[in-house]
Amino acid sequence: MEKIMIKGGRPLHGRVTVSGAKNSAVALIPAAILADSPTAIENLPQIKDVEIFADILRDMGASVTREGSELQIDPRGIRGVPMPNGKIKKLRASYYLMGALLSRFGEAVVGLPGGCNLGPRPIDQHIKGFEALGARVAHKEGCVHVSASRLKGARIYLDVVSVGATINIMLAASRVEGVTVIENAAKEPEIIDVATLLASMGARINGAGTDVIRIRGSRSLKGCRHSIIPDRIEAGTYMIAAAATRGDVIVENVIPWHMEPVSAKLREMGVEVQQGDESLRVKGNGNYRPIDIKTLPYPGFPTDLQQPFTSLLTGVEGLSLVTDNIYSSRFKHVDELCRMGADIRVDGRTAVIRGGKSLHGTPVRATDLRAGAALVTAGLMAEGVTEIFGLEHIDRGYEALDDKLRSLGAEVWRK
Ligand SMILES: CC(=O)N[C@H]1[C@@H](OP(=O)(O)OP(=O)(O)OC[C@H]2O[C@@H](n3ccc(=O)[nH]c3=O)[C@H](O)[C@@H]2O)O[C@H](CO)[C@@H](O)[C@@H]1O
Ligand SMILES: C=C(OP(=O)(O)O)C(=O)O
Repeated sequence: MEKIMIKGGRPLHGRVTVSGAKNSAVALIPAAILADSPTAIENLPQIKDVEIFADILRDMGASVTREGSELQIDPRGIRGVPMPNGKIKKLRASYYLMGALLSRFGEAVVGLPGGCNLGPRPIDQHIKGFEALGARVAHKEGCVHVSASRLKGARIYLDVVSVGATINIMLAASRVEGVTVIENAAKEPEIIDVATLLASMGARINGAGTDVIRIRGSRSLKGCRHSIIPDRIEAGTYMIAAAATRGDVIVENVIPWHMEPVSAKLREMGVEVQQGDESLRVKGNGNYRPIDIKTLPYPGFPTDLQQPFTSLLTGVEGLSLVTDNIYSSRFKHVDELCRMGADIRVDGRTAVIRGGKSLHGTPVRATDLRAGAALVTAGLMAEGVTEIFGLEHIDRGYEALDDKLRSLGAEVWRK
């Protein structure tokens, strides 16, 4: 079984370039189904979730070709076939096929999605949105069946701020004539990215990035060319790793404003973060203060980064608290960190970290994508060699993680 090996204890130094955002890419690929002509997506990350999604579209009859970091999707051969299981179970974002196929073919049969196991990941708000647009929704044998003879614009208030539901409703509404209004929408940068693509295709979308989004759809959407925004979670992972190893790293190809929740917390604990136009320089030192983190929808601190941040805080003398308000069970990395010598107790939604203990290299297993990022961060901090299993999770979402870390001076290799 392949594993990542890290000989820790070396400060990271140098420059690293961030790839396109995973959480945009996995929504933009199904969005290409909505157009009547080909779409080109640039700055695509080379990660497993993207490969699987491209294959899903091929299985449905689309022509999908990749050249470097550009993906060409010609959706003209797509058939609205049922997808009860198989590849769609390998990623959470396959639920975007519900909105895209409903909009394009008036029906969709999609098995309940996979992705990281972070505790319950309900889709009731997606379904509430489809129903408001006029669709019938039924659950049969682990699949969601969505169908409509005619969709119409509607006003939809989301009971919880959900990135997935906001995007899925935008996809479903983009070919619907009339106005759809999503209230209490999520405001993540990836939502603006999807709205930008849909607008380039011909939908009229106002308010993406605020909590009220208005969509005036169009029966005929045209393919377009779109460049994906930088991955703020990948960028944050390198910022955290730089601070954790007391290194000095320039993280390039970022939108610094997207990183503000992370930069603010790093500065609060005593890390120097310098802002460039499209880069951030993170300079670590030996004088950090413990801090508390609470994850919240954007622009709050992202749930996806609380796991690697927890590893960083194990190296900070004193008591830090990390509370995940988005996912109740996103703490599966904690047992593994404790095996490496950390002192962390999970109390409900909060990890209580008594920092300052030194970590030592141990065989550990990543149980989900960002647990993997947490263990890699811990491996970089630890004395000795850390062996990380469960690479299939890490490869879902990080392009060339080991190559990028090696270019920063880390001793990392696959075995
Ligand atoms: C708001 C938030 O931080 N979203 C994060 C979440 O998005 P992801 O799209 O996975 O999750 P959502 O934003 O949809 O869900 C946010 C919260 O709403 C709940 N929920 C969601 C949909 C629904 O129909 N019903 C419902 O109750 C979820 O259980 C969760 O507690 O994880 C992604 C991957 O880790 C991150 O990139 C997103 O930034
Ligand atoms: C949990 C994540 O991914 P997914 O929602 O695709 O499982 C993530 O990106 O951190």
